[in-house]
Amino acid sequence: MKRIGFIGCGNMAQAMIGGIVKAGKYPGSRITASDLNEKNLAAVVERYGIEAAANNIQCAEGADIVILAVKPNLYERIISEVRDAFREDAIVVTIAAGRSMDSTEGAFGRRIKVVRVMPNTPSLVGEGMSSLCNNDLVSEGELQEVVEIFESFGRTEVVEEKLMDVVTSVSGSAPAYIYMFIEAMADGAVLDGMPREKAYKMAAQTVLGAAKMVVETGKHPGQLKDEVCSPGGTTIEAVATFEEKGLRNAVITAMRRCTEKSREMSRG
Ligand SMILES: NC(=O)C1=CN([C@@H]2O[C@H](COP(=O)(O)OP(=O)(O)OC[C@H]3O[C@@H](n4cnc5c(N)ncnc54)[C@H](OP(=O)(O)O)[C@@H]3O)[C@@H](O)[C@H]2O)C=CC1
Ligand SMILES: O=C(O)[C@@H]1CCC=N1
Repeated sequence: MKRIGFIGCGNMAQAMIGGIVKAGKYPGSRITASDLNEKNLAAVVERYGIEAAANNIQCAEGADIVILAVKPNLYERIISEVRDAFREDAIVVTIAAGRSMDSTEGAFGRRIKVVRVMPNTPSLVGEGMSSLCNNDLVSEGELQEVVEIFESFGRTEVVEEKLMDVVTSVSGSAPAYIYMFIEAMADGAVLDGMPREKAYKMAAQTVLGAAKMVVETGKHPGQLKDEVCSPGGTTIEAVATFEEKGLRNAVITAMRRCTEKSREMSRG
């Protein structure tokens, strides 16, 4: 069984480690992580039974698949620190927004197997959405191995690299928009007298159920919406108000900004 190394053990790495271990795909003993924040790392080791590396170099040396889970602006520094520790046939997996595979190879200063992935934090509860692309050194079998890691805690898509900026907008960053929507729904319910905890539960379960309807029935979201809107009823009042307030336009405009930001980050 391969060893997976995480360099950086913050929000996204913890969501992935939690997802992998809970799925039973890899035991904690096959996962190593390094992080500057020792307290943080010790808590993850304690929670998931993974191994702590003394530093980033040790983490890279022992791993077959090394996931770089630090902020994009640290990539150059971390890669120059660990590049000589990488095993010849190791695969580097990048999850940073706006970080092209070419720029990763450039930082290594040599050809290296790269898989670029954009995951999201619902990985922690087994409902992640991760999109992947790979460079020409990665074989079909190696890509499949990486896909299987990400599939153990959610759904995956293999996409062309040029789609990675919009992937960031539609799934990487998107949980934040949904949390805002849930929070806003709960605020609306609290305004009309609902206790807040109940409001969060009702709003979140409704988002979960509606998403499951789209995924499992295969029906168009517009049709599912129509099935809720009784003629002259309550729902169409809310739908008409959302249109009046420009919900659809706000979502599209915000997502274009997000995609553009990812493109800007790619340009450096
Ligand atoms: N959060 C998300 O929803 C998603 C994030 N991503 C990508 O994941 C990457 C990580 O993001 P995220 O998890 O949110 O960030 P975090 O800041 O939560 O995690 C990064 C971790 O790396 C640590 N770190 C900083 N410097 C070093 C170093 N020199 N060596 C080792 N560890 C170090 C940080 O410690 P300290 O806190 O002490 O600085 C922190 O624990 C980013 O590239 C981001 O684009 C991708 C998809 C979704
Ligand atoms: O906000 C960010 O830049 C990262 C990338 C996708 C989600 N979080």
